[in-house]
Amino acid sequence: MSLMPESRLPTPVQELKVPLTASPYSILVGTEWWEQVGETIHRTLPDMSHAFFVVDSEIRGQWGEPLVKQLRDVNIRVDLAEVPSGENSKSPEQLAGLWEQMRMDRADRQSVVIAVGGGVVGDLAGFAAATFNRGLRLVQVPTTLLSQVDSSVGGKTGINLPDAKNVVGAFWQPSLVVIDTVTLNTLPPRVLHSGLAEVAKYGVIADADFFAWLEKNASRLAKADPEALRHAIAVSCQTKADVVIADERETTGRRATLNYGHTFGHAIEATAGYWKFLHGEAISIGMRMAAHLACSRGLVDAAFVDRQNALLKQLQLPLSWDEADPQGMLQAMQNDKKVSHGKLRFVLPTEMGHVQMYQDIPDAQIIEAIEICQSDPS
Ligand SMILES: NC(=O)c1ccc[n+]([C@@H]2O[C@H](COP(=O)([O-])OP(=O)(O)OC[C@H]3O[C@@H](n4cnc5c(N)ncnc54)[C@H](O)[C@@H]3O)[C@@H](O)[C@H]2O)c1
Ligand SMILES: O=C(O)C(=O)C[C@@H](O)[C@H](O)[C@H](O)COP(=O)(O)O
Ligand SMILES: [Zn+2]
Repeated sequence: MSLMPESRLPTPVQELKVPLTASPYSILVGTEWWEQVGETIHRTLPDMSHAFFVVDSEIRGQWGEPLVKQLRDVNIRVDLAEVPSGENSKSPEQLAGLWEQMRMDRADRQSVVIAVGGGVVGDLAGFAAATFNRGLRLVQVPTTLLSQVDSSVGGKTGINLPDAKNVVGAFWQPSLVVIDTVTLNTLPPRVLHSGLAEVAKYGVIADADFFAWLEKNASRLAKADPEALRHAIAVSCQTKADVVIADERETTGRRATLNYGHTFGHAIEATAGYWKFLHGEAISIGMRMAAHLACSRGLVDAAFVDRQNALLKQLQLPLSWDEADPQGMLQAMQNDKKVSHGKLRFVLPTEMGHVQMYQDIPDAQIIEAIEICQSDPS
């Protein structure tokens, strides 16, 4: 598949390429180009016979319907499935509902699934696309910061089971990712801040200079400054793409670096019941737990922990959960996909911009890291 010819892109739109051998695709990042998004999708996938939109219920009117109209205007057959907003929609029931609707709407191998929403819709619709008719093409149109910097790129799709996050899913790369930062204008501040946790993660795992840039620009980012956000999105997507190109299916350990803070974070989400914390909020607390664990093992010093805490705080993210249940979390961690031969493995920092995988960590140290994060840093 050829990538997008640059000359055909609306002018201020930046193209980042994800040159995976079997399925190369582009990430298009622009601002205020929503009215051209439908045409761009059509041009990129000219043999699309049918667009099956999967849209978050909160944004159907504002962001979903205009795209539907754009594709109908170029004579594409369009159907739309609305998914209730919230993490609980990443469920077997919602997935089965999408399969059934795709069947009734006669989706076939020339259909394209277009996910419009945050990471919940992207992961759910992506898994439906991966599985219906053994695989339909997928376009990700992420509308939250978190989905623009992370979930729309890299092909992880899936759903949750009641006590286990993302445990059923597939690697299924999109054919195109379309980002318009204009959608961030309608985002509640809490949801914006949640996305900033994954942005901070890229600094810690891969790019000390980017971490320093985030420290300088934290208040602009937290206040949704468009220029700062656009830079953060472009750097984040490029960092994630580089990791995914190196280790698409998380086999060498490189991709697992993107899981920094997630062994703790997913256990927080599962034990809290998927409604208390947004994903990025749980990851923020999870990153603090991971930094404490690294510190207690002598991998980083207390100054590292303080520095990471300070950034997360400036980004308006939570750093503690007073009800964190160490035993419950330890149990939930057994569902982590990094578990190998029954042993937990943690991604831990060794210096700013660098992380490594560690195992054989005593439960007592894990519990201590959780207990420290039952209260805010002093
Ligand atoms: N596949 C991956 O690689 C990957 C990476 C990171 C996170 N995730 C997953 O992504 C999910 C979190 O994604 P999220 O943070 O986008 O959450 P989300 O999809 O639940 O969206 C958050 C909230 O924002 C609302 N919303 C979406 N777009 C909006 C807009 N433009 N304006 C106003 N409101 C809007 C939604 O209705 C929802 O209430 C989690 O399930 C997480 O596990 C997946
Ligand atoms: O893309 C990846 O790889 C990631 O780990 C990105 C994470 O931010 C994301 O939350 C992912 O869904 C977690 O993956 P999982 O394999 O631990 O479910
Ligand atoms: Zn994540």
